[in-house]
Amino acid sequence: MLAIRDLSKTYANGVRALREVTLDIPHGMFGLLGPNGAGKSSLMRTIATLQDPDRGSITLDGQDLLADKPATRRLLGYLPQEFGVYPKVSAEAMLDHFAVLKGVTARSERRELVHALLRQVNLWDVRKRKLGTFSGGMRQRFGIAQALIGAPRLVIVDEPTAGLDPEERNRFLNLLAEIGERTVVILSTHIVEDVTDLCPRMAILAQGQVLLTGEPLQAIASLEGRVWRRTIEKSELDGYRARMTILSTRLMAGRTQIHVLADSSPGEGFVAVAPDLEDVYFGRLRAQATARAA
Ligand SMILES: Nc1ncnc2c1ncn2[C@@H]1O[C@H](COP(=O)(O)OP(=O)(O)OP(=O)(O)O)[C@@H](O)[C@H]1O
Repeated sequence: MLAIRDLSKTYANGVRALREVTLDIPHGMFGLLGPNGAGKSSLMRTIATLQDPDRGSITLDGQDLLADKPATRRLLGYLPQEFGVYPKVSAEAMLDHFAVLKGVTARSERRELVHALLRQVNLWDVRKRKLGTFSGGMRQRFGIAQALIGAPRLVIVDEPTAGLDPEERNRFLNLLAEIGERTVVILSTHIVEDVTDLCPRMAILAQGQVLLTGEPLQAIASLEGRVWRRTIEKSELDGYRARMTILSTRLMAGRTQIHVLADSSPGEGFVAVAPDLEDVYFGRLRAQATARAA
């Protein structure tokens, strides 16, 4: 298990990116959900030992990850948010190069490893193609292949599904789920559905703080009977906002559908709906924003 304790980081410009973050992350897929600027990448980079926290500790099955960075990097696979590749190099050649960098020096062992990884991420047929010709989804699957070199015990993927079409996203998430059967996988994302579809455990991070951690299904169950839906005109929205706790708004055929949090029906025209993770997420973000404004 990955144990993060009281991790804090303030950048030189005064931004407090992480505020005493404490999380227990067991084997399997763990979703780290938060809006832009929440601190997800700061946390991922800190776990990947690419930047130091001001305070706090990170251990994996008791091993201090911050103490010996080269050792940590050997047990870790990382797919960063911005993953650059050489566009003119083939997938196979680039993966081979990454394997050399990770210390797989024996040629035949490396060949076997590269071939196995290309098959695992379903890029075998396109292994000779230049990376510059790859679609977004193919590039991300290539990114996972490089992250898996060295059979990491911990895999970190930072916002991997942004910009993927539904089919590519599905394929990518299935691949992650497979990997999650063997290791700790942390999926950082601002897409709620990624977590709903994939992660038995999760945390919500906003403004550097953990707002919630646990099982998505349990968090959803805690809102049972308290989420109400109504379709309104856009012009009415401000009035509703002033009177009710609006969790989310969504355009539906040109009109606005709102989800409201209330212990009993908030009024005429509202119907009770089964809560989902988006309701949990927006509810928590809203509660934090309200607490901060008070
Ligand atoms: N190197 C840095 N120096 C100063 N401020 C930074 C630095 N990196 C990030 N920040 C700030 O820290 C906060 C958290 O950023 P971070 O990138 O960790 O968030 P995020 O949740 O990953 O968001 P995004 O999805 O937009 O990347 C933001 O306010 C960001 O502007």
